[in-house]
Amino acid sequence: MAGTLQRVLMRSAASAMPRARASEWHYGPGFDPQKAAAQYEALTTLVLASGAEIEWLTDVDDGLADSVFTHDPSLMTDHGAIILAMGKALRRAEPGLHEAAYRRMGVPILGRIEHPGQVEGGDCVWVGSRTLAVGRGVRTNQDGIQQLANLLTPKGIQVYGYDLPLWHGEEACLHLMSVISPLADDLALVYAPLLPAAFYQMLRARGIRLVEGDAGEFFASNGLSLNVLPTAPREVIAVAGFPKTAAAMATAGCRVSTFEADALCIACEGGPTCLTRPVLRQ
Ligand SMILES: NC(=O)NCCC[C@H](N)C(=O)O
Repeated sequence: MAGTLQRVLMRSAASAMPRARASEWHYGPGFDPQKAAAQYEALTTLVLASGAEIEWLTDVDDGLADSVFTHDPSLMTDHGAIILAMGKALRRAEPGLHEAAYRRMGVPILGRIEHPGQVEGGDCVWVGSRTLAVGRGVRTNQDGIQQLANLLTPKGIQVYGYDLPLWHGEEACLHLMSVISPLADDLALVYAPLLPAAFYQMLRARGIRLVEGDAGEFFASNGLSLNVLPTAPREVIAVAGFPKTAAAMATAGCRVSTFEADALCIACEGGPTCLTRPVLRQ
């Protein structure tokens, strides 16, 4: 999840968010569609500067504000894409947008998660190429995890489910990726107190070094201080304003680029990882 980013699926905030009402989408008072669109442009500039090629989801005015968070409606594997099924009702149309994009791009579809299964991409963390850790919480259920296992076990991939806490409740967004961001094959940024204990132990047993995100910044940012996108091993994009977390990553050898994202990320519960669906990494 931290190899050099080559191709990534994104959806512009300017097309997805202009009519969104914060109360409907569970966005905070800091949400401002114009400001979010400008902040999204800054993220786009950083992604392009990394050398990655952006594939854009459709730009029609469909009112699907959360579709900017392209990490969640599909999962990429070495065997093709898996079209997921959203736990948040307002997001149920999004996997169809991803499937259409993959067909256009010529990316094979390995399978689909079907009702009553639910899986969101933010709950899926690859630990090496043969292990997928999946958070079981308000967005991803056991039926969905079983369907993922049915698709991936025949490919020699083990799927492990881990319970997540309820934390801020059923309406809020807490994914497994809310408490871990891979920074390199052997390095990850974590907020350990909210990591499932067995997952923490698996990471340690596999020799993955854990950088602790600052607790005060984690709470002040609604968890977004920890949501960091690697564009290559130890090259990361993070939300601006969290110097202790950035310093901890720098001490671990990371080069950190930041962009202002109060209206786009902190208000809308999704950071640079959530705003990108990597299609190809090397
Ligand atoms: N992977 C992620 O953590 N995605 C964040 C999604 C935020 C969006 N507002 C949601 O509630 O689904």
